[in-house]
Amino acid sequence: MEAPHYKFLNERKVSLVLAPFSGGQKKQGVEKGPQYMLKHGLESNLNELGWETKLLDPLQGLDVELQDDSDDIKGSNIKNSKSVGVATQLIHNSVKETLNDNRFPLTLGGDHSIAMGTVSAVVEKYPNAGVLWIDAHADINTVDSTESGNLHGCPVSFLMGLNPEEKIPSSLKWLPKNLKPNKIAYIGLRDLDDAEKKILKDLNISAFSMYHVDRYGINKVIEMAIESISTSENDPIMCSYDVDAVDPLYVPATGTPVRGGLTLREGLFIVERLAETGRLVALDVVECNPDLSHNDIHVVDTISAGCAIARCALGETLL
Ligand SMILES: NC(=[NH2+])NCCC[C@H](N)C(=O)O
Ligand SMILES: [Mn+2]
Ligand SMILES: [Mn+2]
Repeated sequence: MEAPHYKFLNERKVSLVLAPFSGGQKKQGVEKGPQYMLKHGLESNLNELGWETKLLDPLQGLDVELQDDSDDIKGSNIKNSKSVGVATQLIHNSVKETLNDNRFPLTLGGDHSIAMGTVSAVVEKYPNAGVLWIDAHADINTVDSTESGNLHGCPVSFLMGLNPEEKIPSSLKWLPKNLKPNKIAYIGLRDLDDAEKKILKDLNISAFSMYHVDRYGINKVIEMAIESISTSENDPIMCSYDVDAVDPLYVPATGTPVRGGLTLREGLFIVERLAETGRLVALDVVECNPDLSHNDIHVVDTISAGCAIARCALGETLL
């Protein structure tokens, strides 16, 4: 197979946008994801694949541990909205700059709240972009529906503008609500809150659960998912990849593991296929939490899966 042709890039240049942020949920350790992936050799591996790399560290100097609830809306249980708002805006700006430089943004999380920054930047740059959200969860809870109050369970509702204006914390007011319901498709779902099921149904959002993966096979599912978010044949595609989509057998060190997930091969096949289309313009890899493990093997398994997702999206297995 020939090396993939990334239609939206002149050259193979990638920026690794580090997003060591954990404020979208309550478990410490997910902020260590980017450093662990770098230590695993991700950057030099991408160089070996022919990518020129650059590191961006937009949260540098920001005290992301700071628990400041001054922006939280009274009467809602949303937690930590101040730091989520500040961090996601910085990440948004880095991704925007990367796209404007004709580079591929590979954002390393961090928890999934950071996708508010990445997805909004990609859709701003490419208004016809479609998003593939690979996850056990739909992350589409609203300020009103969230039971946990964790913003990593809510990024899609903010991106779509599903929250009433008066319920949007002031630090998140900057966020453009530019994601349309027909421009996102999910793969890997298996743990949805009732309110989320209703939103997906009401908005007719394309959602492929593990049932669909078993029923049709991953190859058919990815084709259906791409088709469902494409208004024309060559629309750009962004992939926001929560590693908990993959079964905890392969990815144990993550904050909200759910059994019965994708095999590692299915998980990698998704991004291999996206690389092959040449339409992939951005990728997030989120929710690797090296602190949530019982032994070192769990950490290595999780980090190496996260790195493999990134390498496959950037063409490794198609070379
Ligand atoms: N990015 C994630 N891992 N999200 C898990 C979300 C779990 C749950 N639905 C919540 O809203 O709290
Ligand atoms: Mn998840
Ligand atoms: Mn997620």
